[in-house]
Amino acid sequence: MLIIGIAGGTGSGKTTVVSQIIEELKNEEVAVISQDSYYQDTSHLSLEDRVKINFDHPKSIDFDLLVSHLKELKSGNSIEEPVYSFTEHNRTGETVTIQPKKVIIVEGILILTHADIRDMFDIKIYVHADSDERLIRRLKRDINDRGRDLDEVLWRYQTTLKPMHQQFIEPTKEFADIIIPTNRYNNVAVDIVQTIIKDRLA
Ligand SMILES: Nc1ncnc2c1ncn2[C@@H]1O[C@H](COP(=O)(O)OP(=O)(O)O)[C@@H](O)[C@H]1O
Ligand SMILES: Nc1ccn([C@@H]2O[C@H](COP(=O)(O)O)[C@@H](O)[C@H]2O)c(=O)n1
Repeated sequence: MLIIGIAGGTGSGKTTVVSQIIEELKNEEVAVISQDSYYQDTSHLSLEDRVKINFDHPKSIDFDLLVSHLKELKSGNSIEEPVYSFTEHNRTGETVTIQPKKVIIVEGILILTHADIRDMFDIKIYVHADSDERLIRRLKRDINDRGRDLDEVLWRYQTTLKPMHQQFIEPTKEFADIIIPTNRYNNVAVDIVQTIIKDRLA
């Protein structure tokens, strides 16, 4: 099994890069796990309180569950990945069954901050886009897809997202084996990663 970690700031294009990478892989060969599915269960809080959570701090992630799920997959067992709602700011209670595959891709802003998880990755990738580009993308995506408005995105950006990016996310670039610049669509980098995967699987 090849486990690949793809980190980078919000809006850097992690999900997009993952979709491009797996285009050439068969469904039975690859599974993708999103760190977003592993936000802590906050059912004990009201929606009003959940909105105020700092979702860009490592403490917001249930890393214990993510580590145990990666270990299960490595041992050849399936897992139940939680489903997360960005409108409820909580897990939905539903899960998706993930089977162990030849290639497991884990993507998320904070995945390289955790030493045990870093050690489980065979390849570590950091996707980099400039902060203004990421903010523009985040504004469009959160308003169109995640039920937010301009004020919410800018408030979160100023209060938590930007400082947490600088403190926790950007420094993990140093752990990366490959850094992909994504201010533009980067087909060359995607081709290189696909070639590395095919090479390792051969
Ligand atoms: N290289 C790119 N150029 C322009 N827009 C992009 C690029 N990569 C991603 N996007 C767009 O930016 C938004 C965020 O991308 P996404 O892949 O979801 O980022 P992340 O998973 O890092 O938060 C999406 O709407 C996506 O279509
Ligand atoms: N309830 C939540 C949970 C997370 N976020 C934001 O999501 C970002 C991480 O996801 P990406 O797909 O952009 O990598 C992170 O920056 C959190 O601020 C949220 O807004 N609401």
